[in-house]
Amino acid sequence: MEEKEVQGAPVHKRRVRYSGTHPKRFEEKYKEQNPEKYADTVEKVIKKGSTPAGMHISICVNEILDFLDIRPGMQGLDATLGYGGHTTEMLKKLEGQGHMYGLDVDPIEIVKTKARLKERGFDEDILTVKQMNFADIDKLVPETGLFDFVLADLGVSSMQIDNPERGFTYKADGPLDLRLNPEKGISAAERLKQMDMEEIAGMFVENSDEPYAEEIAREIAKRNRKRQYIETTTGLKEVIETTLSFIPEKERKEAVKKSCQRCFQALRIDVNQEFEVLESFLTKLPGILAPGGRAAILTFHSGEDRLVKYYFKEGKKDGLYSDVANDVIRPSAEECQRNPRARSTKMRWAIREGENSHRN
Ligand SMILES: C[S@@+](CC[C@H](N)C(=O)[O-])C[C@H]1O[C@@H](n2cnc3c(N)ncnc32)[C@H](O)[C@@H]1O
Repeated sequence: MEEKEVQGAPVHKRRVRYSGTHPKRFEEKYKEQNPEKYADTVEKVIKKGSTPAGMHISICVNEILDFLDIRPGMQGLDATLGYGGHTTEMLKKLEGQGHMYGLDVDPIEIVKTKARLKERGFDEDILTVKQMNFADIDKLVPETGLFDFVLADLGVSSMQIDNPERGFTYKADGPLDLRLNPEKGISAAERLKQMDMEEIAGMFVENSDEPYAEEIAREIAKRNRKRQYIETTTGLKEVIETTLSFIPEKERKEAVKKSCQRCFQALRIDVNQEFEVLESFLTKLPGILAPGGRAAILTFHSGEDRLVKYYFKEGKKDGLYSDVANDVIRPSAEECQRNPRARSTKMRWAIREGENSHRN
């Protein structure tokens, strides 16, 4: 039934309809976005190996908890709060004694996560949530003191990827933004306008080893010259499709998909300066850990893992860490089946030199 406008009254905006059992668009998945209200729907989606819209499934939870060995009374830091899944599990280990700090650069999701955790009973007494880049962790210590355990689960959350407004995916139309903090810096669309062909190609190669970097960069630069700027996610996908049209048809779809994944990742790394902030974090990490303090880091591509491996190894050589992971820890096959987003995860750990007062 059509709703009539009553003079003077605000026009009632209808909620987007849930289109059957398999809604495709993010906005239509309102059942998944309300996990408390529609627990059945959420469980069904997880069982199918998907991540419900507006939610993030935490990776390697048991491996992280096993390693961090959290005891009541400890002070901990989750440098990448996200949905708050890991934080929730770590807080449970504190059994109400001690404190955790949760950081995230994302001003949009952090508000929702803070409210969600408060609803679960984790208020300011036990958890402090701060919008902050983990590159600045040293600034936290004068206020907080040192940490007995630290977790960093790098990259983006499913909520960020799934929201077309954030521009993280080529699978849905949206502005080509890709900033973790859209209030700072410039969007990926702006970055593409700024760079010349060589810079764009270099960015695709250095950040994601894109094999068609030159060809794609040439097409972007050509459009820039004609002022046909790439403003949207599907706009960039179309450029990649056009560039790769020389690939035989039966291989093209897969090639376009892979190049889209790599180019979006490269742009995300670029606009968020992900390598630079990770290096800053890794340099400062020993200085924020208490004696015997433990740190675990989850990475999602080889560039990140190389950095973590290097800084942990050097830290051990310099006597800052008493021990570091020799090999990466991977999520189990069962976890990868349950959550395909876990497939590329690698975990590394380090233990700060000295005795931890809570573990004696
Ligand atoms: C994979 S998610 C974390 C998910 C979380 N562990 C959970 O269980 O819900 C990564 C999060 O880190 C945040 N992030 C990425 N880089 C950051 C940085 N330099 N400083 C602070 N937060 C960052 C992202 O905004 C995102 O929310």
